[in-house]
Amino acid sequence: GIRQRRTPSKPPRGKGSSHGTTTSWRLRSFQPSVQRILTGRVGACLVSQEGIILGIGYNGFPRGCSDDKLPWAKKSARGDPLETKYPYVVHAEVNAILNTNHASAAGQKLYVTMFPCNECAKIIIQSGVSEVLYFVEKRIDNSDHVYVASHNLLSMAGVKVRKHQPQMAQIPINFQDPRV
Ligand SMILES: Nc1ccn([C@H]2C[C@H](O)[C@@H](COP(=O)(O)O)O2)c(=O)n1
Repeated sequence: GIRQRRTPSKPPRGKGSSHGTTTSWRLRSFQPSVQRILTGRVGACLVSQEGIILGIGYNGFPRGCSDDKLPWAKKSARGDPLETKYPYVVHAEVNAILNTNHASAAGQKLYVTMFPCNECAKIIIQSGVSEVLYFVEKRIDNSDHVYVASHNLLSMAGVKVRKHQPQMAQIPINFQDPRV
């Protein structure tokens, strides 16, 4: 299965003390697939208790809102939040729930590559999802109120939360013609 290297609590000597440098060092200590998730690519899949896929989603701008017109930046040089992606992006979990081909998400399981934020937790709860299985938790310590609130809400609402341990390190896709 996929083994996630534990992030040591301190960077090695000489790796910089600024927040940014420490954060990049922390990122580099994860394996590449985990680094990609931590740098903004998130996917979610709503699955029935029997394991049937009911809906999938990834983080992106709402329908009709063009990638060419909206920013995909994490930071704005001018400090303007409207020049970043954050106020515009629909999170992967919300897209998976809204994209479901089933009458309701109630009682279903939601797999997500990154632990849900508090806003997604509210939607997960209100839609009746009964279990969240996440791959990576971005929260590095307890100081990020968004993820602490999310944990609190999901726990209060009785939504089961579990870290997913994939049984395979990768799923190769073969585009060769099977008849060849
Ligand atoms: N559970 C989550 C967490 C985050 N997202 C989205 C929101 C952003 O588009 C991106 C994370 O960006 P970063 O904080 O790395 O700059 O992922 C999500 O869809 N679901």
